[in-house]
Amino acid sequence: MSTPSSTLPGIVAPATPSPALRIVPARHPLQLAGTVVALALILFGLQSVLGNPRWGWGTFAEWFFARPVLEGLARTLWLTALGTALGFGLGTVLALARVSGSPLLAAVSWGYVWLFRSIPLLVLLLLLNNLGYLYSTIALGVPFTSITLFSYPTTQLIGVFTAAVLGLTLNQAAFSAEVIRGGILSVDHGQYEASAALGLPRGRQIRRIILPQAMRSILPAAFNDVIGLAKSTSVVYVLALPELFYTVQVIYRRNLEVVPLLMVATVWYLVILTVLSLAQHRIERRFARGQLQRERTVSKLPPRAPAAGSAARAGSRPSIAPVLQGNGATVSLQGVGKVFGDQAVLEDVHLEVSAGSVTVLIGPSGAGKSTLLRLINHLERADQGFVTVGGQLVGYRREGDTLYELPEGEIRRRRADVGMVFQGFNLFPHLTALENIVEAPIAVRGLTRAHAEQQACDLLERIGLADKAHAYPRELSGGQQQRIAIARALALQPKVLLFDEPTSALDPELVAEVLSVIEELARSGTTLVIVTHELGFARRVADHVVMMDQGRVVEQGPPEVVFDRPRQPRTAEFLAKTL
Ligand SMILES: Nc1ncnc2c1ncn2[C@@H]1O[C@H](COP(=O)(O)OP(=O)(O)OP(=O)(O)O)[C@@H](O)[C@H]1O
Repeated sequence: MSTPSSTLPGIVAPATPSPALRIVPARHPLQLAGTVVALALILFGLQSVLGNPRWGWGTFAEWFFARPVLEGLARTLWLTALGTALGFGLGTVLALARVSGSPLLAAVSWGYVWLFRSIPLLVLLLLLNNLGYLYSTIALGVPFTSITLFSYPTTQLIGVFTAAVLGLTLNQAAFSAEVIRGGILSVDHGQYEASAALGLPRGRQIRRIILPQAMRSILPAAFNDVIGLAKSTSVVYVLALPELFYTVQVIYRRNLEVVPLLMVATVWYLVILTVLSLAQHRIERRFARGQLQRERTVSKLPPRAPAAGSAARAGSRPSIAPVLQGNGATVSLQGVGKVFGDQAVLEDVHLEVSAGSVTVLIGPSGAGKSTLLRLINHLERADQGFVTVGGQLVGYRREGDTLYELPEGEIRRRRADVGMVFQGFNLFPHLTALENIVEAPIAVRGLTRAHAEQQACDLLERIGLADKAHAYPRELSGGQQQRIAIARALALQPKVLLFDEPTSALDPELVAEVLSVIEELARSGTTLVIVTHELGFARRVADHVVMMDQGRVVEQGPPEVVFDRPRQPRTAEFLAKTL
């Protein structure tokens, strides 16, 4: 019988089994010393608090649940709740005013925040409590006329409680406006563009896409503010309003047990803040969807396709092209011009794209290709000329020689016929692949969730990502994300599909998997307009190539002409440098 050491030549047989080795972790003497000191401090603290009879824990226990204290606590909670709700309500309005395009609204919002952040809360509360001295009545009427709609004595309208709520609200709104504005600004611009390009209604864009992402940066600061507010309610004692702190003051002035009663208030504040901190933790987790590390979710979809990528390569998945049902539309640009500041980005562009064709825009960086593409779905407004899709004006209604800009709802409805795939994917990071795809069909096309999900599953299978339905974007490779973005655009069955450098954010290895999906879509019947620097792909896929430079169309024609026999020296020069 052969021993393990006498096996095949060239293979080193394992020696005798190594003995089990004892592992001794490295020592951290400083950490140990710190732990000992911390423990000692905790013990000293406990002994001094529990062992010192002057803390008066008996009196503390006697008053902790006393009726006046609980009534004061209820008032504190009520003030906190009202200050939070009204303060954040007003703060949201102020934040929206600040980021709105209106200079007047932005200035008013800025002025409010400047004023109310500067005035100490104590001063504000006292001013509001003395409003009756300044204005004996509060009236509402038409300015510069004698018409009065409403008039009431100030002291009756603004009592102590109302003054406290008003003061806390006005103060809170100034701080929360900045917190909310910070949250709004923290959401990537691409998210606004992607939700607009999908034609999502404004309210849904904010509720489903923007707010959940803004909340991630709003929440920590907002909870800081709410905790600050809960403690600031103690300031209203200056109005002799019997909230928690004022109540314990009244009691200890009578029985002279100052410390035990201050501890009653302190422990109740600790309870309130602990509850708020727990709530913060739970709510933050809820809004961190798609950001947290998590166990890989196993798709609940039927295992109809093999693993991602392998299916795409093997060509065993059903083609994606039939999804589009061949309903392409023409695109026409007539004398289109676009100016940013004093820079003319597009000048007198004329372009005719026939229905179902593939048009590829090429040209050097800054030529205006992306701007042209964005004019087709009205993400940018043309300053001159106009764009039509399927013979219908984009963004405007024409009467004689005048173009009237359409209401936003109408622009959105028409936009749903023009899908767009962005360079940076712009997937919604807090939604899974499946949720990204079904969002617009449900909101814009009115599909039921079940129908939209069925359609999304079909699309996922066709792009070879059936097993990624429940993955969040950050759990996918760049190429997979871009394929999901393509599926999301396709789910609306657009008549025109715009691709803005769909592969330029991808590693070279991932480019092919995205280009193969686009190639399948070519000649599916839908009109494709593609901006790309992938000239080999352009030559393969295009019916029509448009060379742009400095905001103008330099040359256009079939690929074999533009690529092989360019008529313009600028085209030849660009191709020589690029190919
Ligand atoms: N929102 C904007 N504000 C100001 N200038 C802009 C804006 N968008 C684009 N531009 C400018 O317009 C010009 C054309 O930009 P565009 O993105 O259309 O070029 P492009 O041909 O797509 O370039 P690239 O291939 O590098 O993406 C550039 O000079 C750019 O700086």
